[in-house]
Amino acid sequence: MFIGRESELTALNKLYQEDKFQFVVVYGRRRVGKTTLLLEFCKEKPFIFFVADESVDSVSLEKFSKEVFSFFNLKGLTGFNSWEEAFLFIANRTREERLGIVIDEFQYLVNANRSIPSILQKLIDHSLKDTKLFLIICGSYVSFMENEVLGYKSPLYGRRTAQFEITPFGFFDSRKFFPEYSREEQVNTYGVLGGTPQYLVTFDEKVDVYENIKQKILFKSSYLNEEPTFLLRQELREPLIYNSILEALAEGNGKLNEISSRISFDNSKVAKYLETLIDLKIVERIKPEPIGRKSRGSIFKIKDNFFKFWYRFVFKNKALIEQGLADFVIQNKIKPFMNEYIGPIFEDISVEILKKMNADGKLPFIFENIGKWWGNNPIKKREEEIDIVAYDKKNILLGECKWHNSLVDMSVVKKLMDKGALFHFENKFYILFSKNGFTKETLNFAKASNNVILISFKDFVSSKMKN
Ligand SMILES: Nc1ncnc2c1ncn2[C@@H]1O[C@H](COP(=O)(O)OP(=O)(O)OP(=O)(O)O)[C@@H](O)[C@H]1O
Repeated sequence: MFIGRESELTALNKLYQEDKFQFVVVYGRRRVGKTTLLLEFCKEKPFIFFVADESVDSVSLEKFSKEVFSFFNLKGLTGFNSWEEAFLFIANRTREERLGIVIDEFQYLVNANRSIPSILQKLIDHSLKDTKLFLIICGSYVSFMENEVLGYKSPLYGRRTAQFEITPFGFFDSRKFFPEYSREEQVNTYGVLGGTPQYLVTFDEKVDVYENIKQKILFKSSYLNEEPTFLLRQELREPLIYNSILEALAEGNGKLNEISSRISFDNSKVAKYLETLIDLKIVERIKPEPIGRKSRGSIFKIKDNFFKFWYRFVFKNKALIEQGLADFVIQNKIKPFMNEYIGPIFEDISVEILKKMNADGKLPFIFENIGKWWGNNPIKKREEEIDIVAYDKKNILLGECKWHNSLVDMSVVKKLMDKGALFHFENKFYILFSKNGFTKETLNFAKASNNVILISFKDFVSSKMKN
């Protein structure tokens, strides 16, 4: 079953209907669903789908030739002598007729022949631009695609007519992989696996999340057991230091000096490693929104939930897992910490909900910016943090998210409203997201006020999706 990606498919189809030459670049982390998206898009369209591999250039060209000949039903031909010849042949065939070509895993072609980008550039400028070819190149080494295909130093710079970075699913698409799970199980699963489809398809709804964790992550020969280190080894030369940084981040050390002192490394060195992890889209740097009093520097956070889960619970408990104590790890090292672990993930889900409400015009104003805020509270003389701030020039919405089983009471609302005093906006609104709902007093207070919004996750998101 194909899930989500509606906006990408709509945009691709719109380009396809333009009936002129298009050069589309699709990129994104491994396993994120690029090939599946392109296969869905190409369905029932005339497309040659070529997946490059780590062959030498001449073998790749031979394989490509075979795909082209087979598409045009040409038998007995030996293959093109060069990429130029192959694309000139295609140019001739696409002067009047639409044809799509996908070159998947483009990075392998370039690794084997560094001149491929400039060959393509010349072909686009001299022949392909006047054809009806719909050329898609797709790659999973994000930094390679961003620098050597999209970057201004690349010969292909400026030739593309569209680009799509395919990112992991958010919560609301991820939960569609588990329509039979309860809403809490869907959140837990999203917290464990994140939105990478290849990971999402590994869990089996017939058993609960913890059994899945045991079978699909902790079990030694399972696919996900070593996935993060496997991916790091593919992209980086020194995975050991990266492992330590990611472990420190997973423990909740977000500031540069916290990470450096946790692993006893120089700030400057750690900063460099963090940059690489940011390039790989594994880590993100978050800055407080520039509102209110000047806030302190950035914090770093593991972007991908699976990496977060793995470094927090698997990497840390490796010795126990290797002794065959997976059940012990689940009962004592994972289950009791799950609600606390999901806390920040619930903030991300709440941001998703807010963005949706904003797009649907369901908020008191349409915000232009959204993020987090932390900084000094001069009234209380302490560091203050706000889970979500969403604002435009005149209005601000302050948000607090609570992922625990008890009902959220007035003390939480009051605390959040106190923080409102830190900002100078014409209108201030407050929104609270709660896992299980609110006390009666809080509900009555919100009803009587015109600037407090309450979102009970349990009412906002239906439980079993098939109901
Ligand atoms: N939109 C989707 N709906 C349902 N399942 C999906 C979707 N996208 C991906 N998947 C599942 O995830 C798996 C991995 O996706 P896919 O091979 O498309 O990723 P990729 O980004 O091309 O990976 P790589 O770069 O490693 O080749 C697919 O085999 C499929 O099972």
